This record gives sequence, structure tokens and C-alpha cells, in this order.
Amino acid sequence: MSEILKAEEVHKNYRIGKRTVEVLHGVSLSVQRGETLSVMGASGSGKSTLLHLLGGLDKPDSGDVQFEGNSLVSMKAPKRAAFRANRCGFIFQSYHLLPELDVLQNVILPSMAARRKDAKTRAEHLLDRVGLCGRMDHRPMELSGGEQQRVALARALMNEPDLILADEPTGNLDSHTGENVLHNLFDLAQSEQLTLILVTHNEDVARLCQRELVLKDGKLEE
Ligand SMILES: Nc1ncnc2c1ncn2[C@@H]1O[C@H](COP(=O)(O)OP(=O)(O)OP(=O)(O)O)[C@@H](O)[C@H]1O
Repeated sequence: MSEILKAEEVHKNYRIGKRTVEVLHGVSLSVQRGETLSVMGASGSGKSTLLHLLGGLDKPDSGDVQFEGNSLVSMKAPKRAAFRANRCGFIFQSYHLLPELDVLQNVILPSMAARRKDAKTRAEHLLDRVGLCGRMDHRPMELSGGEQQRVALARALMNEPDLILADEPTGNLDSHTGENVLHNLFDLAQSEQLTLILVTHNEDVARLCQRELVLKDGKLEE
């Protein structure tokens, strides 16, 4: 196995006016390619903050985050944007689909900049894998929450990322619907050889991952 992602002594605070909210106090982590990891922790412990730093959406105050040995912190903005677009897929609690586009267009969207010739075929394949091949011309508002999250999952995989960062992907769903979405997620993670980092409040969901981490007092415990 090879290391795909590394965090070294990451510190992160937020400043609101004169107030400082201390969140991460020296988080270190090494993730091997193909691993599945869960991150649990109390509300406000910094799980989303950590995920944003690992995905290059935000920068730490100090410390480093490296993807395949390249620092996301010192990377220039266009290269970091290319990393986010092509190497990393995000799934959020709320699905963030574009309401005016149909399901197929939503999934194809991340590949538009690269003008992939096989974009439609890839999107159709992914929608088939998540059981939505019959709903491609529907708008997001015509779908259930679980179906919308499966569209978001297909969209996250569109550019064949290496890493998936999922922030409470089943947080808005009932347990049965959530199980179906997780089944799709783990199934695709395996067949597409993805590295998966999954933030969750649910111990049963955390246990589906090979490694279980807990964020507590600004530090990560295994
Ligand atoms: N942009 C921001 N500006 C100021 N404070 C922030 C910002 N984002 C997060 N915080 C604060 O940082 C702390 C950690 O937030 P974060 O969302 O990372 O926690 P979390 O563990 O994901 O929480 P939850 O489980 O409730 O989603 C919280 O106290 C939050 O209020």
C-alpha cells in the first residue's frame, strides 16, 4: 500500500471579530491508498473543518496537508482547484444538486471543463450503478432525498477521483434509505479503488470503515 494523504500537526482556529474559536490543535494522519476511514466526534469538534482542510477547500493556520506527497497548503490556487476537481470528490449532507439541470446533466457537470468525450457514457454508467438509470431526465426536486444523494454520489465520482470526502452523507436520511446510499458508496469505493474518508455521527456507519477515528479536544484518536 502507498500513502495517498497525510496531515502533519495541523492547527486551525477561526476568528470572529476579537473572538477566537480553537478547533484543531495538532492533527496528524496518514491515509493509505484504498483505505476507508470514519471520523466521529461531538458536534462542533471540527470534523467538517478537518475534511475541508484534507480536501484543499481551506488552509490550516499551521501544519501541512499533502496529497501524494504534494503540499496542498503551498500549492498555487489553480493547481489546488485542479486537485479538487479531478482527484477528490466531495459528498455533503445536503446534496447541492443544481435544480434547473436534470439528473444526467448534474452528473456530467464536473467533467465539462475537461470536455471528456465519454462524459455521457460515464455518467450513465454511474447512474446505473446507483440504481437511477430510469431517472436520468428527472429534475432533483422530483427525486427523494436518498435518490438525490445517489445522484450526488455519481457526480462526485464523475472525474474518477482517487479520494472521496463524505461529510455526513446520510445525515438527512432515514436509516433504511441511508443504508442504501452507504451500500452504493462502499460498493463504488471498492470497484473504483477509492480512498474514502467518511464523517459520521453514527457508530454503525463508522464501523463499516476499516479505520475508525475520533476527533476530541482538537486531536485525532484512532
Ligand atoms: N467559518 C467559520 N467561522 C467561524 N467559526 C466556525 C466556522 N466554521 C466552523 N466554525 C466553528 O468551528 C467549530 C467546528 O466546526 P465544524 O463544523 O468543523 O464541527 P463539526 O464537528 O463538523 O460539527 P457538527 O457535527 O455539528 O457538524 C464549531 O465551533 C464551529 O462553530
